[in-house]
Amino acid sequence: MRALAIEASELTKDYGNGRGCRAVTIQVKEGEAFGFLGPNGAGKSTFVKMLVGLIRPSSGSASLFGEPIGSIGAKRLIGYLPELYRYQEWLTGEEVVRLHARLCGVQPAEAKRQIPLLLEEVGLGARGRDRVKHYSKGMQQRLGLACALVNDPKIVFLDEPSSALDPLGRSDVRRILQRLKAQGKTLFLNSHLLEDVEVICDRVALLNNGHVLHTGSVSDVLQEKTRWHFRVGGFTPLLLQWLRDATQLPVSRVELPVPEGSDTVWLAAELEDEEQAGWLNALMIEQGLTLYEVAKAKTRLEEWFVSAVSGLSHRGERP
Ligand SMILES: Nc1ncnc2c1ncn2[C@@H]1O[C@H](COP(=O)(O)OP(=O)(O)OP(=O)(O)O)[C@@H](O)[C@H]1O
Repeated sequence: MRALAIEASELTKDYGNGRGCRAVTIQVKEGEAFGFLGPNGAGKSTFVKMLVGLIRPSSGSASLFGEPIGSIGAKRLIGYLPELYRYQEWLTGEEVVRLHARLCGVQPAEAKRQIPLLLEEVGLGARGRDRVKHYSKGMQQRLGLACALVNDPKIVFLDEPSSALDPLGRSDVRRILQRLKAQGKTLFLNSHLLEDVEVICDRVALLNNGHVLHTGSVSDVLQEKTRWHFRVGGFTPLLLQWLRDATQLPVSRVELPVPEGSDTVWLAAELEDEEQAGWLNALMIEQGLTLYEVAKAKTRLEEWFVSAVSGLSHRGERP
């Protein structure tokens, strides 16, 4: 039987202040793209740092393709883009990637062939000879991605890979990750950019206060009901009650912006599918409401995330 790409059992890091990661048990198969989500301070980076061997767990165990985390065997398989990256600013981009290649034991001839291709792929083809001190934050993040891929890793850990990037850069990273996935690489992605997670990942885990709250496939999560918004004119509370009784759906009034001077209001409902939305539209019109706008909540994974963690206490950066 083939070993799992990641097998973590009750993996725990206690920083001594009650924070960190608690008893995280997850399994990731080879070739899977796995999204690790959670509010600020949930413990996502801590978990990744344990897997890549940067910090020692307090308890529990984990392996990468059967190799215990922290071992040379496991480290050889890894590509890692840390959340907080900083590269030697007196070197050129090309030299930084070459240094990483040497540290990973890539043969010089192979490195010479690969590095220009990698720099091209991450969008630094024309800037490889510039010193890092002249790079923007986004360029440094692109450089980090090149470093993470220089040893042709089996598994790539990406901690917020697009945090410094503009929309163009984000779309480049998305394309690179999709290519890696098509090549059969295993991807482990920590990201707050849920639209990217939705496109790239097969499965996700949701972490809060160091604990896994939920693990599931992205398609299952997205099949859950979706929130629809309807901007209507002619609204009365009586009509809302009528709609609730007639449809048995929890239709509610929500405070969303309406055009200036408009006396319209927004109604919202969690619906199964478009059919149900159409039915609700028809009933509204039948009851004399005027329908001005219908909007489906944009990022469904985001909705799921927000509803899963809202109401729970979490140790995020916000008070
Ligand atoms: N070296 C450390 N010593 C003590 N506490 C730490 C240390 N590193 C992280 N923590 C705490 O552990 C918790 C988890 O931090 P971590 O960086 O893993 O969260 P995260 O989910 O990656 O957050 P973010 O989304 O903001 O990057 C936080 O409360 C953080 O303050």
